[in-house]
Amino acid sequence: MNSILDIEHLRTHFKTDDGTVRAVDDVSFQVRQGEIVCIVGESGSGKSITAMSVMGLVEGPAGRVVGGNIRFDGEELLKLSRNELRTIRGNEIAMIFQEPMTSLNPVLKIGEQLMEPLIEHRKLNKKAARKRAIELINEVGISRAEQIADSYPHELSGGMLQRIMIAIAISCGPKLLIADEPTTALDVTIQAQILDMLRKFKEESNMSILLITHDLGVVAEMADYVVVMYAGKVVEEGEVVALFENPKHPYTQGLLKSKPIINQRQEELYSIPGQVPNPLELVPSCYFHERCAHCMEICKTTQPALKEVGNQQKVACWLYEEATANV
Ligand SMILES: Nc1ncnc2c1ncn2[C@@H]1O[C@H](COP(=O)(O)OP(=O)(O)OP(=O)(O)O)[C@@H](O)[C@H]1O
Repeated sequence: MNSILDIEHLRTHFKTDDGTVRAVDDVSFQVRQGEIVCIVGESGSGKSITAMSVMGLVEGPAGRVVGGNIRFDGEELLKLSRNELRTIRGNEIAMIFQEPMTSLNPVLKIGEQLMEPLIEHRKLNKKAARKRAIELINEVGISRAEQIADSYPHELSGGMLQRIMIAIAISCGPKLLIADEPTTALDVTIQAQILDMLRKFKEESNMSILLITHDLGVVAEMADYVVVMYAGKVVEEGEVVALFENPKHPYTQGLLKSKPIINQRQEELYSIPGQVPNPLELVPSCYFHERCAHCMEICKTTQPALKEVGNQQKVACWLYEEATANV
């Protein structure tokens, strides 16, 4: 499978009054054509900033991509001008966010917002764009499409707004859809419908999806490949089945342990002890060491590199150093 997105050694930092936050710190992974890659990790692990870096939406001047490469369909995105990037954004790469209201314009009718990218990127005239906008509203499972096109965002429910966001995102037939916690704010039934819809569009068009979530249920449901992030770094990655069946990193093991299991009533749900370290106080070490039951001396002083442990699974953990030496 061809890779559509190739992130290599990406580093995105924020300068704050208290120091530099290394939000994304030497992150590499790929998204192949037609594949769903999930980035999973606790709040603050750098998932959103990774996505924002791809979209060229990191808020400067405090935030900046300070190193690495982001190749999309063979083209280096970090070298593009703002205008060149704008042509790709919303067209070849589309993004949806957790809160659709933050991306929609409250004073523009839904139909007009759907027409915008069609006019800008697909060069449709107004009449054709309106016709396509109505079709798109139907395609995302909303009835009374004409009426909805003439509504304002505040007249629609959260689930409907997210469907509209998806309609806008897929309107120009993107090769890559980045979805940042797209269902977190929705109730479970709507969540399942939205995820099903994303999968259906992916299958119909062979687009790739980079899905950001902290919900392992969503990962199990959607992912082909999983990237686990912790404190700005990838700590483990692999095919979804291998990773769920045989998680290597103690952090991934903890995440999986904290997921409720159907038919198994647990007295108390497990939660990983401790907290994500303060991003301003990171010292060379495994950033997970203070929360890790297997912590060794080396973990406190030296950062483990991400290494292949077989079966296309990679892990950054000193527990596997001997194992990796033999791979
Ligand atoms: N504008 C900013 N200024 C300073 N630090 C920032 C800024 N935006 C993000 N960060 C920091 O970057 C790190 C990564 O944030 P990011 O939003 O990518 O995490 P996340 O994994 O997506 O979390 P969440 O699930 O809560 O969205 C965090 O430590 C965060 O505090």
